[in-house]
Amino acid sequence: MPLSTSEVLEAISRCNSTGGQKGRFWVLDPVDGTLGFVRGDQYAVALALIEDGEPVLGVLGCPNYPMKKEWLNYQNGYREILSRLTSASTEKSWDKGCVIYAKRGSGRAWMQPLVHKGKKFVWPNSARQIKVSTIDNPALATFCEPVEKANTSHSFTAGLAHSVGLRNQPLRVYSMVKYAAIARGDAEIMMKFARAGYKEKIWDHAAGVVIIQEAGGVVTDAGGHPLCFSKGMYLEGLDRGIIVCSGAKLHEKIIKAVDASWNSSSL
Ligand SMILES: Nc1ncnc2c1ncn2[C@@H]1O[C@H](COP(=O)(O)OS(=O)(=O)O)[C@@H](OP(=O)(O)O)[C@H]1O
Ligand SMILES: [Mg+2]
Repeated sequence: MPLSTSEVLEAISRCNSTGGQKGRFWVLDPVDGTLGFVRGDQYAVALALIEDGEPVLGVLGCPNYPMKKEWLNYQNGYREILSRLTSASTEKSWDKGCVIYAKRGSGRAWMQPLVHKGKKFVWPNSARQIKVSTIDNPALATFCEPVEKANTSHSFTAGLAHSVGLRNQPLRVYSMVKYAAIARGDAEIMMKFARAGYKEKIWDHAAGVVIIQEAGGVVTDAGGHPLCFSKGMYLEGLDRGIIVCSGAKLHEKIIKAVDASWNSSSL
């Protein structure tokens, strides 16, 4: 029997799972990328099911994901772009928003647009399968990273990008929309190197990890190890940072570059 709205809210508020290596629990980030949300920019609603310490289902709602990937770049100016576009034509021509989801082991990830040609889609389903990009040449790849300097080191990732031959400007996008962009093939790499003392939370990554893997990509820490979702609310034991790539070749290059430049960094 479906739960009522108040029962759903009560279940969310209970938040009484301590995680662990056995059993199942849901992980929800109701608004991931809080700054993006308040600025009218990118944000995500992220839900994952963890089973025996592994994310087995991931759903990412990205209400502001633009129809054209180039518009992802307009962080902070997003609201202005949106209002210019909508005043220049009709509101209906601004198609944005999608829900992306994947089940572990299925080898498939899906993208359901929220609006198409002015019509709101009824769930389910006009979903189409998505796959990571086939670009494996760093010179052609685009990397994503957090917008906020406090959440990663832009100078470290700039050095890394240069050392592997990445020529494109970084795509700075709030929230797990970065995972969505890679799963959709709109970018190839994501790097996040939180400053010392910050511990990554499982709800900021669980849904993204299963979606990327099923779309054909790779997610590890900077040591090349899988992220660990079995130790409670934090990604315990994380080696330096998080690396997401559309393929193994790019991944290997980034991991090597991190090793080469880590000791000389101030992180
Ligand atoms: N200091 C610091 N370092 C690293 N990470 C931090 C830090 N502070 C917060 N957070 C968490 O990161 C989430 C936002 O990360 P993003 O990659 O989306 O960063 S950014 O908003 O694009 O700058 C953000 O998620 P939300 O709180 O859901 O927005 C936080 O969980
Ligand atoms: Mg979050």
